[in-house]
Amino acid sequence: MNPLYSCAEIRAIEEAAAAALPDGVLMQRAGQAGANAALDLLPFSTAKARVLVLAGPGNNGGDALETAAHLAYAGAQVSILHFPPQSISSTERAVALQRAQTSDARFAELDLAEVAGTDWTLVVDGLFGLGLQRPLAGALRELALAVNGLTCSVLALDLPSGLDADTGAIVGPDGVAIHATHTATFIGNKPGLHTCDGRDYAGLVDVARLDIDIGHFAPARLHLNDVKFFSRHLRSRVHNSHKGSYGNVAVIGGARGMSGAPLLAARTALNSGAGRVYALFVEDPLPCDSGQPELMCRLADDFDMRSSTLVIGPGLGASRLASALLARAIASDSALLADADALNLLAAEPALQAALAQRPGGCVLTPHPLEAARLLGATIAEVQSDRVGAARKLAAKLNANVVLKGSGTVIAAPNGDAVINTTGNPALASAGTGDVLSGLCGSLLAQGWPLWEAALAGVWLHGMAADVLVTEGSGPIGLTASELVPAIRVALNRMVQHHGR
Ligand SMILES: NC(=O)C1=CN([C@@H]2O[C@H](COP(=O)(O)OP(=O)(O)OC[C@H]3O[C@@H](n4cnc5c(N)ncnc54)[C@H](O)[C@@H]3O)[C@@H](O)[C@H]2O)[C@@H](O)CC1
Ligand SMILES: Nc1ncnc2c1ncn2[C@@H]1O[C@H](COP(=O)(O)OP(=O)(O)O)[C@@H](O)[C@H]1O
Ligand SMILES: [K+]
Repeated sequence: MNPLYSCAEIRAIEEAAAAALPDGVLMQRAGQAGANAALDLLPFSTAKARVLVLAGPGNNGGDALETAAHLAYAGAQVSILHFPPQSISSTERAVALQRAQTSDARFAELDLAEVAGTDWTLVVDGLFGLGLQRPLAGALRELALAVNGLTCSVLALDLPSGLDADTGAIVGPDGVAIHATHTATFIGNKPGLHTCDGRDYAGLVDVARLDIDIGHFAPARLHLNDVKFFSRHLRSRVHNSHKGSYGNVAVIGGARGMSGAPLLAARTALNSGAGRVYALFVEDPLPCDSGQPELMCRLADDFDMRSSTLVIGPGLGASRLASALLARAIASDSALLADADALNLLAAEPALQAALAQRPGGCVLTPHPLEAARLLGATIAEVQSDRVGAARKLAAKLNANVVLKGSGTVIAAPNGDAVINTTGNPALASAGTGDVLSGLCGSLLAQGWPLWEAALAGVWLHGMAADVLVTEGSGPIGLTASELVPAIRVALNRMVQHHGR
């Protein structure tokens, strides 16, 4: 189910597969797959298409030369910008070069004004794939910037040149990458296409397995999120049920001046199916939430934490009282999700971290990159330069199911399993959407979902709600966290209708 492979894993699969095949077959298959993907992007009258193919010095360039030859034979007007290898290249790359040279494709000189000034139908990026070792510099950097200024489709072969296939970060310092609209990736899907800068730079990703025998693929520890991972917990409601059947959620937060955050989380918990929801305040509880009077607003200190699933952190603040509440929540047997200020308190108090790590039932943590960085004693840049690695590290350190938020949210379990989410969009980049996510995950926990599946489903539904709202025109600009709440309710009910038992 949507496995993702590291560079090292892809190289091992490729090596094993190549050993069982005649020389050059994999590059030929990659070139054919690239050409098929390109043809899908060209008009029916291929002869009118002007295609610029960038062929780098390694095997990614070999794939591009094969692709160029196929497109020329299909009748397209193909121009190749060829960057020959500095030393002897692979035999298959030399064969690919010959094939391109004997086709009608034109080998052009690098002329940035021509790149920028031609009305290309498509650019095929075969500069670099898995072998990128340093940032694009000099003429290659200028070429990438010129391509990024074009308005036509850009098809990346294997991955957009300049991007790190494992992490989705642009290889730097001060790096650039080709901004593709489509990526035909070879052998297996790669995490870097789906998180950090990957979602922006890879565009639509299609995997060409190159007919490699399935036996060469070891089981993956990293996947793209999929409804199949959690659908067995989607339950239709039985008639003979009542509010006690669907669990209690207590959202603990709301220090002075920050009452909105727990209300957003609590409203989401209620609207995504929890039977009873409490909004608990560190101090000065609101008498009620007039926008959602079903919520029970209380002082946190008086609350019996054993009775509910606990969502602690939204607007919690950093007071001694807040810290004491977090310690009580950690010590309780209740299902626990810690977010926002609870994560900052944890980062500042190693004793709380130790207590959390020893919780028999585990927990869910939902840090954004800054909160994750504080918990790891790292910088945001370090977290973002390897989001999957950072989420796994935190999950192992705190025995937690970690949701590292952001574009391509990473969910990691203490055992090292990890998933990258595919729903969601920049409409979510506004205050309060994280509170909505914590309330949603808490609600699923209260309804009996296990921690891992609640995190996967919560992140999926949260992103799906934002995707639907954007399709309807309510975003990405100006979408508010409150608007997600009814959209999540619809998404969850639809999902239960389709997949529920
Ligand atoms: N060998 C094969 O049969 C197959 C190869 N494949 C392709 O091969 C690619 C990997 O090939 P390679 O290992 O040759 O790697 P690349 O083609 O990605 O690049 C490696 C070359 O680029 C140079 N280089 C790296 N970074 C540079 C930079 N910033 N500036 C200038 N030069 C730089 C290296 O010195 C080396 O010559 C995959 O991504 C994939 O596209 C796959 O299609 C599967 C089949
Ligand atoms: N550009 C983006 N693309 C996809 N999801 C995003 C983007 N920006 C933010 N999000 C999501 O929005 C939520 C923001 O959470 P957070 O940063 O905690 O906000 P807040 O603390 O204001 O509630 C997370 O679920 C995050 O993954
Ligand atoms: K490429």
